[in-house]
Amino acid sequence: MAAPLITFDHVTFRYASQSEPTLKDISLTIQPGEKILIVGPSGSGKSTLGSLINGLIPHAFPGDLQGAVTVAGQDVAASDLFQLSLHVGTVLQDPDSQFVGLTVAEDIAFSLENDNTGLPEMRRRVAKWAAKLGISAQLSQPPQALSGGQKQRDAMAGVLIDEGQILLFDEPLASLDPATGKSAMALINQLHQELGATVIIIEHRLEDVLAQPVDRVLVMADGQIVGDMPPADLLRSDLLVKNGLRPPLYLEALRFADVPLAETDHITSVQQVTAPDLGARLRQWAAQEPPIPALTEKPPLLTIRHLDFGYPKGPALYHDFNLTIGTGDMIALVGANGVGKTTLSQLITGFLQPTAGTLEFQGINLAAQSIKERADKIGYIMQDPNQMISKAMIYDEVALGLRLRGLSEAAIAPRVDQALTICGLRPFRKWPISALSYGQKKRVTIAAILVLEPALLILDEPTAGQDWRHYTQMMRFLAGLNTQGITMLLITHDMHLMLEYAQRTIVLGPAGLLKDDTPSAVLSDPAVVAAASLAETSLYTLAQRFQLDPASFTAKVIAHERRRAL
Ligand SMILES: Nc1ncnc2c1ncn2[C@@H]1O[C@H](COP(=O)(O)OP(=O)(O)OP(=O)(O)O)[C@@H](O)[C@H]1O
Ligand SMILES: Nc1ncnc2c1ncn2[C@@H]1O[C@H](COP(=O)(O)OP(=O)(O)OP(=O)(O)O)[C@@H](O)[C@H]1O
Repeated sequence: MAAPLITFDHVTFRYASQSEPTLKDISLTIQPGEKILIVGPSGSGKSTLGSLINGLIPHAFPGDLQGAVTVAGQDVAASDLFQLSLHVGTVLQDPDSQFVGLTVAEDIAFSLENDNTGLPEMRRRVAKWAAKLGISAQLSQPPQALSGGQKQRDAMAGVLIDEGQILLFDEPLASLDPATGKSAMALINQLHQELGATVIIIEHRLEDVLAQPVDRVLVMADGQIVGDMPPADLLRSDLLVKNGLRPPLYLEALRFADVPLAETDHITSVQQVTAPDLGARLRQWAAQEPPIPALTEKPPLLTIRHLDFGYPKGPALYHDFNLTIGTGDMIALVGANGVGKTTLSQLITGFLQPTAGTLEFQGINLAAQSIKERADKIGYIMQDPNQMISKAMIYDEVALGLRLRGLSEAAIAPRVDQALTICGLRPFRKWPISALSYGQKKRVTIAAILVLEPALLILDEPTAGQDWRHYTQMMRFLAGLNTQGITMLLITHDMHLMLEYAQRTIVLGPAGLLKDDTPSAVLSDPAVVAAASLAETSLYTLAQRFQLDPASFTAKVIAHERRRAL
């Protein structure tokens, strides 16, 4: 056997600012050319493990490191970051922290400049990787003017251009639209095969990663590796559920239909999975499930009429756009990266002004209202938590809005406490925000808006980067607020979230509204799925394989899952 490429020998690591170690006695060997997926609940130490491979620990994040980590035969603690970066290319989950160039092209080329690559070669490679990632049109823009998904693609191109030996991806899918997420996974797989690169992917969206072959999955919990096995073994085990991780949806459907997973073959692939009488058992199950109620129209809360908007130097994003959001709606707003979802929410909150058209909220024309007046009724939670946080301590961040509104500390305390509890942050209430994981920070920003009790909540990717347990807690909480009358507009790339929690889906396309219907109807319309860069779910694929109606089968599985979870 070849010499291992990465080794962890009884590694324990404690961040300097923490009293307890984040990683505990990790021993691990990764061979050259392996493709590994790391899953685990939020805060279990996945990114910390990644930081030990690319040398950010101990070089950028100091702490107490015991045991030894080696990469390509070098001791990580004794090497410098530059040396390590030649071996390990890293795409972080927070692309904003990775931008160095003034334009997207410079940004992608950055590592080549360090290597003294000639200009024509540099241009050729930048063009190649920008095209592969679908950001050729953005090459001369500043990275800050990109949409969330475009930023992620920029960061990915900047790392892939090196064609390095080890590629480490920390939640690469978090802000990519479903179709791009699929092609990014296919691209990573291609790199793995063509370059013989060793690939390590940290990702909550297990099902999306497993759509391509993976050699091993590491399951982390509480700073330890609690599972290390091929994907098929993991899917047959109870390790996922035991650690609060979501099994693939098609396997949930099999479970509901009483198909024992031990009897399946090809369990990792929805296209190939088989079991005795699989089709008959699925059809029988679907037949006895209650039918799905149709969409009901609600009295208008927000009416958008004849909206026009485009950024100063860019093309028109909205032209004669019309939309009504009903009181009590729970809407998923979906569409390709860069189509204008975030822009629409900024037009609603008043951060941007339309060039023409009107927005009417509860019968009042919003044009006359300041951002602050709008903020009392319309809460907006951004995609990137780091852009929203302004305080050092969690409690202060969540209390901020109430303090600005002049409430007494005595009135503030119980409301902050409740918001923190709901968001699963109560144990951390005395912590500095800097010591939280990305997923935990995201929850802080949600808590900070929830304390204000708005009538309309716009959430840009509310669950990105969160594990299933926190995702479920958050979404149930949001669904609970919705049943109490708060209207929700969820901007999302997560087809499962949309199916499970939205009653209505608004699909944006380059020419405006593409479709406005129930989530399962949207996902059963192949033309819309293709035009909006959405993706079929595995339930759709399973239904088609066994001649079941995809829309109703999907809706039934999701409804069943929700009933079971309550
Ligand atoms: N820079 C840091 N300084 C201090 N503590 C940190 C730092 N980064 C992470 N931690 C601590 O380590 C724990 C694990 O964080 P890590 O980012 O490794 O988790 P994760 O499994 O990647 O989580 P997520 O899925 O939410 O991104 C966090 O709960 C936090 O307490
Ligand atoms: N400040 C800006 N200046 C110029 N162009 C911008 C600016 N902000 C966004 N854009 C462009 O407007 C388009 C729409 O961006 P927006 O962020 O609304 O897309 P999105 O649908 O939310 O995308 P994603 O799913 O990737 O988050 C993109 O092409 C983006 O590059």
